[in-house]
Amino acid sequence: MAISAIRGGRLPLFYHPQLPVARNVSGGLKKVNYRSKRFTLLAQYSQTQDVSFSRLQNSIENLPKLVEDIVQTSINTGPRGALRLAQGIQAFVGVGGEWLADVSKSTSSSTGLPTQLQLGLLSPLYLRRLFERMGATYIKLGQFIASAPTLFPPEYVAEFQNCFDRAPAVPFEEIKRILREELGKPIESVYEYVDPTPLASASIAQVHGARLRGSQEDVVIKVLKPGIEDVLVADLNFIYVVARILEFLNPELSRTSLVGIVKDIRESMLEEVDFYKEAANIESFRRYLETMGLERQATAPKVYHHCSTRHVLTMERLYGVPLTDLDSISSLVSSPETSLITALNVWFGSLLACETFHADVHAGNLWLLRDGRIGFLDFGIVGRISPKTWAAMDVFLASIATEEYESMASSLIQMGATNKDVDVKAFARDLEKIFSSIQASTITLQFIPLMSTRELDTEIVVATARGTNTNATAVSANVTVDERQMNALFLDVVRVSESYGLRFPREFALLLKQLLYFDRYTRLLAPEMNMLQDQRISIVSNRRSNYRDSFR
Ligand SMILES: Nc1ncnc2c1ncn2[C@@H]1O[C@H](COP(=O)(O)OP(=O)(O)OP(=O)(O)O)[C@@H](O)[C@H]1O
Repeated sequence: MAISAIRGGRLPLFYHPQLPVARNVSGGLKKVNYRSKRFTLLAQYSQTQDVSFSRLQNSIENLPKLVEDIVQTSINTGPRGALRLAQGIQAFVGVGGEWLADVSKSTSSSTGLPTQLQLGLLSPLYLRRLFERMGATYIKLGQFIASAPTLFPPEYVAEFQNCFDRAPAVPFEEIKRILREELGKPIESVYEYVDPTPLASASIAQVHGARLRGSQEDVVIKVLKPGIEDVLVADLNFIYVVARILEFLNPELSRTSLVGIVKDIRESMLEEVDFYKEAANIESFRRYLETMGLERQATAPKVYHHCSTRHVLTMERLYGVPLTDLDSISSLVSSPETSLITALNVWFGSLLACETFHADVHAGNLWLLRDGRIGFLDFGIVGRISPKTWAAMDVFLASIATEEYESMASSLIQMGATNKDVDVKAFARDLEKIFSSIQASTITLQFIPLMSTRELDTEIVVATARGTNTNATAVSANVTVDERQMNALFLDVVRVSESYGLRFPREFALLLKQLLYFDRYTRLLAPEMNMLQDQRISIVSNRRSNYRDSFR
C-alpha cells in the first residue's frame, strides 16, 4: 500500500528531510544500493506515515459526526447534566478525602504506600467507593463490571463484587404522590393500606408492603425512585460521550467495541427501570412453572396489572426467608437439602424452557416460603441463552466434575466466539494447570467430586460438622471466603480462554455467577451433595425441549 502510494505520486507527502537516507546521496553502485535502501526505508517510513495519515484522515472525516453526536447527546441530557456534574464533583471530593486520610495514615507507617493507594481514585477500592457514592447508574455499572470478567481487569472484577446497592429511603409522602400520579386515582381506592416503612430501598426502587382494597390480598408495591430515569439518562449519555471521545482519540479501542458495550449497558439499564418489562419476565416464569407442573414446588409473585405501570409494580406478597438463613430454614422444613434440590431443578429447567432465565439469584431474591415452596423474586435482570450455548455449558460443567480437560477445552471453544484455530490439547493442558493448582492449595469445590472429600479444608469441615445450627454465621462467613476463591478460579479459566482468542458472551458470565450463588447454597444446605453430579438434579432434561417444542 505504501509503495503504491509512492508510485501513485504521493511520495512528496512522505518525504521527510530528517530521514537519514535522504542525506549524502552519492553515485555508482553505492548509489544504486543506497537508493534501494533509501527506497525501502522510505517505503517503511511512509507505511507508518501512511497509517498515521489515514488515521488522521479518518479522524478528520469522523470529527463532524463526533461533534454532532456530542451536541445531540448534550441536548438530550439538558439541565440534568449540570446537576449530575455537581453531584459527581461532590462524590469525587468525598472519596478523594477518604483517600487522602488513608494516605496520611500510611505515610506515618514504615511500610510505605500500598499499591492500592498509589493508584489514587483509579484503584479498584476507591473507584468502587466512588461508584457507590455516584448512585444508581454507577452501582449498576459496577455490578456490570463484576459480571464481565472478559472485559475488565481481574482486580476490578473482584472489587466490584462488593458494590452494594443500598440507598436512603424516599420519604413516604413522596411515594404517595408518585402512586397517585402513576395510578391516576386516589391511593385509598386501590389499596386498603400501604405500610409507610419501606421493606427495602435500593438505588433504583423502593418496596412497600400493602393490602389490596376489595380482595384484601397482601401485596408489595415496587416504586421507581423519583428522578432516577433522568439520572440514568444523564449518566449514560455522559459515559457514552466519554466512550466516543476515547474511541476517536484511540481508534484501536473500537476493536474492543467500547461504544458498543456502552450502548449495551445503556439498553439493559433502561430495561431495569421499565417495570412493564419486569412484569413480562415474571409472567413468563410463571407460565413456565405452570406448563411444567412446578407450581406446587416454586412460585414467582403474581402481578396485579390494574395497579401497575411502567414505574409502579404491584405484586403478590411472598412470605419467606432467604435460602442462606440456615436457622429459619430448618424451622420451616425438615430437609433443607430437598428445598435446595427443588430450587436447582426449577432454575436449571428455566434455562431452556423459559424465554429468559433469572440472572440475579442472590440470597435476597431466592426464598424458602412459609408453605415450603421456593420463591423467586426480582426479575429485573434476566438472561437469554441459546440451546447450543447451554449444551456446551452442560459439557463444561460435567467436565469440571470428571476432570476431563480436553472436553472442557472443546466446550469452551464451542461457547467462545473465535475465528482462530485453537490448539485443543495445549488449551486443555493449561486448564488442567489451573485446576491442579487449586487442588494443591486445598480450595474445595462442591463442583469437583472427590476433591471436596479428599481436600477438606477447615472451612468446609466447619460446614460439614455442623450438627446444630449454632455456627451458621461462621459457616456463612467462611463460605464467602471460599466463594471468592471460586470466583478467582473462573476468572483464571476466562483469562486462559482469552489467551486462546476466545471471547465469551455476557450470558456465560451471568450463568457462572448464578452457579456460584447456587454453589454457596449447596455448601450451606447440603454440604455433602455434589451439585453437578447428583442424580436428583437434572441439569439438562428432555422435558425442556418438549416444552420448547410446544411453543413452536
Ligand atoms: N413479592 C415480594 N414479596 C415480599 N417481599 C418482596 C417482594 N418483592 C420484593 N420484596 C422485598 O423487597 C426487596 C427488594 O425487592 P427487589 O429485589 O425486587 O428490588 P431491587 O430494587 O431490584 O433490589 P435489589 O437490586 O437489591 O435486588 C426484596 O429483597 C424483598 O425483601
